[in-house]
Amino acid sequence: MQSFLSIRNLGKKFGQFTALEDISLDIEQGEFICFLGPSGCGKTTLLRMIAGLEECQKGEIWQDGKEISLLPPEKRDFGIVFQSYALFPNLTVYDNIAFGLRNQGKSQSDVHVLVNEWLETVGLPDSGHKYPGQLSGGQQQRVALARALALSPGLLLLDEPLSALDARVRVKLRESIRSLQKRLGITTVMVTHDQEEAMAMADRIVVMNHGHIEQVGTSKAIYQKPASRFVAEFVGSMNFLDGIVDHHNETHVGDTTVAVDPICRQNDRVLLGIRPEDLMFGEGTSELPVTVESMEFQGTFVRAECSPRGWKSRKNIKVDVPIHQLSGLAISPGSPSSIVLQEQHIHVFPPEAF
Ligand SMILES: Nc1ncnc2c1ncn2[C@@H]1O[C@H](COP(=O)(O)OP(=O)(O)OP(=O)(O)O)[C@@H](O)[C@H]1O
Repeated sequence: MQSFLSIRNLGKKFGQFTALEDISLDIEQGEFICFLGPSGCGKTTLLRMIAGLEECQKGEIWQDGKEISLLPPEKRDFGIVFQSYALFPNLTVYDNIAFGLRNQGKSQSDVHVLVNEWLETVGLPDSGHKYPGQLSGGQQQRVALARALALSPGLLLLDEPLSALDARVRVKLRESIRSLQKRLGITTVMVTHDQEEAMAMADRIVVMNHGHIEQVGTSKAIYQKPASRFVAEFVGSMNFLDGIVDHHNETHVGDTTVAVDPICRQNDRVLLGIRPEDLMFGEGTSELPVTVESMEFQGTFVRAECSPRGWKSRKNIKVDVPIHQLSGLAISPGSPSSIVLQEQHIHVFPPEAF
């Protein structure tokens, strides 16, 4: 069966600069998808191409069984919310939401019913008479959302809608958006550079870098099975250690033998990744002697920065210790200890990761 939104071999250049290279992606009806990546990776450009706000130079976009690649924005079926609230400042909240409905030719009474329903839905039932300037940033984004959704689009596009808001409002609004999206079942694509936001909201995350897709997957898959060094570093935190593979196919980190399958070795080298929360202080097989350099309180855990003992070059390894386990461990800055590299937590990266 065909996906609701299908992006096929999309490319985009600005002059000589390639902003998007051969992007292909299928999005199912009702999914919440996040485009996640660092500044300049092309996520906004991709969203704007889906909206028809950027010209499609190469490839195709299909929505609901129709090719839309060359259609102007007004002929496409989407609602959009931008980072800057983009409400009409001289119109009341009521009129902002009513604007598109009136343009659709709806009767005055239908408009009235719909606007009031949407004001209720976004939690602003008594704000219809206010002007955007009289609302907080979070409230203005709720109005922008109501305005976009009131037209019953087939697709909702969100371009960093939460970035301009303070942390508390952001978390609250992301929960409201997600539950509203689920209730309506509307296919949604959101651009964000905030990994926590993407992980909390998305059914699937599309991790982008330099105009291409690095990985597509659920939050869990992206976090637990990062497909590349870039994804591993961009989503969460990851320690990287160089491994040397001997002629028995055994991998060593310094003098420590690590039980991993060096599937993607390059000559005698392999790159190993391990998350700070997957490292433990203690003894066991695959034990690496370290010196604790510093410890930082982070609320639910302490992040210890350690350096391996006896290595020629300096290396910082982060170890996260849950706060309730700390008292049982005799560690403090300057103290010698050891960490255990457990096979099941080690990610082995392909040769191009070097
Ligand atoms: N109209 C344009 N003309 C020239 N270059 C552009 C234009 N629009 C975007 N770019 C370039 O294309 C690249 C991708 O831009 P885009 O806005 O898609 O990135 P982004 O991932 O959304 O980043 P950010 O989070 O900073 O918005 C950037 O290097 C940007 O400078």
